[in-house]
Amino acid sequence: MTSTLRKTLLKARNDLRTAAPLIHCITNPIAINDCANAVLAVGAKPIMAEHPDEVEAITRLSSALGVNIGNITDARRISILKSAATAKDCGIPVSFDAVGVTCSALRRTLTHDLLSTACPDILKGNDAEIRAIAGAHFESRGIDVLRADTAKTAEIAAGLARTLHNVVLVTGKTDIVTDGSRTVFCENGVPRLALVTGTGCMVHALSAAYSAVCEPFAAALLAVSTLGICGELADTAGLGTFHIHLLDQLSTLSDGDYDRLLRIH
Ligand SMILES: Nc1ncnc2c1ncn2[C@@H]1O[C@H](COP(=O)(O)OP(=O)(O)OP(=O)(O)O)[C@@H](O)[C@H]1O
Ligand SMILES: Cc1ncsc1CCO
Repeated sequence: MTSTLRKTLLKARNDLRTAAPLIHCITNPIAINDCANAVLAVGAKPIMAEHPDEVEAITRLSSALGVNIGNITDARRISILKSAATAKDCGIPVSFDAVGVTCSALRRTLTHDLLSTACPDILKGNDAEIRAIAGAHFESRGIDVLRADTAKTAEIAAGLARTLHNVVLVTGKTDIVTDGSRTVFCENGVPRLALVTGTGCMVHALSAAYSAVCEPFAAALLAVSTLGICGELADTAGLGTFHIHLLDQLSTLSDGDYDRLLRIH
């Protein structure tokens, strides 16, 4: 399976650079600049728009939509639902990052409304966020995971993907991508990726970008493996330079290095 998958991933990397599709992102202000730069670095064109009066028009112009609930405002809550509904109507792929869904009723309600009215093609979260959405036991502190159990979470994520008929992406030390019948684990990444805020949001923005040129399963896997590999290559002492090097690596990663460093099973 993995050799066919590798070819699909390499083709999608090239297709994104060739097509340079417009990607509409509604995300949080903590990560918005990093998400836009990550999308640009891999060859797509980001548009970060969140006013409720314009988001439907922006989504219609775009080839994919990414929505993130990391920092909800009244405007963003309305816009996320409006844009996702528009994207579904127009056949535009939707990715959703359930940041902090463990933390409040507001986030749970928005997630529930989104999943029931305009279910995303890719649902992304960390171990605790995906467990919370599935109604399973989780251990978290704020937006962070306290304890992850990859094998058990993979089963929970696969069940969720079957229920939602979509792809579920779980980030962490070992990342999980599942559509309910296929589950792939990605071992790329370094622990310090969790020490720079917004790296999960960047993975999500990349999954939205790649979903413009390939199936959601490949898009999610490509996104998370790319950021993980770039984290491995961004070999610096401090977190500030690591952050900058991460973007450097995203913009310079070759197909050869991607293929050589990809660790999936
Ligand atoms: N311990 C680890 N070892 C290797 N890679 C890791 C580790 N923790 C996180 N990563 C990688 O860091 C990236 C972000 O994943 P993480 O689970 O931290 O996202 P997140 O919790 O949504 O982050 P944020 O909320 O800051 O955006 C992924 O590419 C993941 O593979
Ligand atoms: C720190 C933080 N708080 C809400 S969203 C966010 C960015 C990482 O998700």
